[in-house]
Amino acid sequence: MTPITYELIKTDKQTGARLGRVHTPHGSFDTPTFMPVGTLATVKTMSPEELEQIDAKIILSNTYHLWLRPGEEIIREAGGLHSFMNWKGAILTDSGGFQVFSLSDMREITEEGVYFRNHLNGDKLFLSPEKAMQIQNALGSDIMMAFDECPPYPATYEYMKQSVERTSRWAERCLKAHERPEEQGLFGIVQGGEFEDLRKMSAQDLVSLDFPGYAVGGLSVGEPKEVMNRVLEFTTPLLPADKPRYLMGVGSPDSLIDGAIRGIDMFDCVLPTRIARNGTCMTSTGRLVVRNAKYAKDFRPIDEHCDCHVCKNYTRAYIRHLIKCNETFGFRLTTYHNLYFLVKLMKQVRAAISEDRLGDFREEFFERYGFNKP
Ligand SMILES: CNc1nc2c(CCc3ccc(C(F)(F)F)cc3)c3[nH]c(N)nc(=O)c3cc2[nH]1
Ligand SMILES: [Zn+2]
Repeated sequence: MTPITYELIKTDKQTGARLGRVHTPHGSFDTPTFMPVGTLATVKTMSPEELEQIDAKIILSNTYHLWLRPGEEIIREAGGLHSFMNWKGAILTDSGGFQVFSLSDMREITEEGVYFRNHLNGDKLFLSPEKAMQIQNALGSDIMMAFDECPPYPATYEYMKQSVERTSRWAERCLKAHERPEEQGLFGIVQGGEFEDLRKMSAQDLVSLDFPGYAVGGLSVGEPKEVMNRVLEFTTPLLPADKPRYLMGVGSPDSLIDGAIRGIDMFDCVLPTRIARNGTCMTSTGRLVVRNAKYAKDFRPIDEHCDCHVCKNYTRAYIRHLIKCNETFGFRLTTYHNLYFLVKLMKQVRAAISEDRLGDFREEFFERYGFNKP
């Protein structure tokens, strides 16, 4: 029935990492993978052709943002998000709940849904499981996310318990409102904060609803990395081994590796595109802030170990000059390189899993990149 299927190819003998493949109506992708963020129907400064060049197979977009601008009816009339933005690969859309909490100041949560103000013009708005499904249906994404509440960190046990129970009821309402289950997959989102019994309750509720895939939500909201890792250690085993697992909002290179080790298959991160726009690049020996004066006459590539188009044709001095002059081409160069860096990192992670050495790879990468020891 669902168009989203997962193939578990093998598990790393050194860690809990999995090598897999996800099949969607717009192509398949190997996992673990990271998904570039394309909030407003574009991965900022990148063309679809460039995303194909760097081997990106799936991108993210957002119910909340596209509902506000340009409105889901325009995208529906365009034939869906794929034709609107001329992207031939897969698209995953978030359900908007998280964005309401992180963007809108005035909001009220009820059993029905969430009342809030449009962060652009202050209008009163209402988003519910049914509305979120209607918007994602218009967008035509390959993978939709259930409408959930991502509680703030920290939250009391009582608040978290109420929230998890409501998120489970909302997940059921999403399934009922799902108009084209044979064309679009719908993932449930596990909540429960740092409380093991609530994570178990949330996972059991959602697994009993038999979604084609699951996300671990409620993380990367300010909790220490150790808390995230502990939550993953007792949450991913509760999820079916034959379905994809998406850790929402993660993240930095070290978190991608640590999430993969704990059984996560899919990640989203705003990092590569966001830091690129302030002239920060990811390199194999850590971050490089190319706008620093010390690179004014540095005619080496961003990363001497990188074989991307940018590192083969442009220098730090030139990119620094463009960024200092706020030239768009400068942001395109740093973004292209950062995305290429993360796509390559995930290829290295998959290669390490296939050779049962992801634990060793983590050591080498952390040492070279400069992450502190666990
Ligand atoms: C940054 N930390 C974080 N991000 C989180 C997100 C957003 C993920 C997302 C989706 C789409 C985009 C888009 F820009 F590409 F559109 C950007 C980011 C969550 N989303 C939901 N639904 N539940 C969660 O519990 C949750 C927890 C999250 N922690
Ligand atoms: Zn490069």
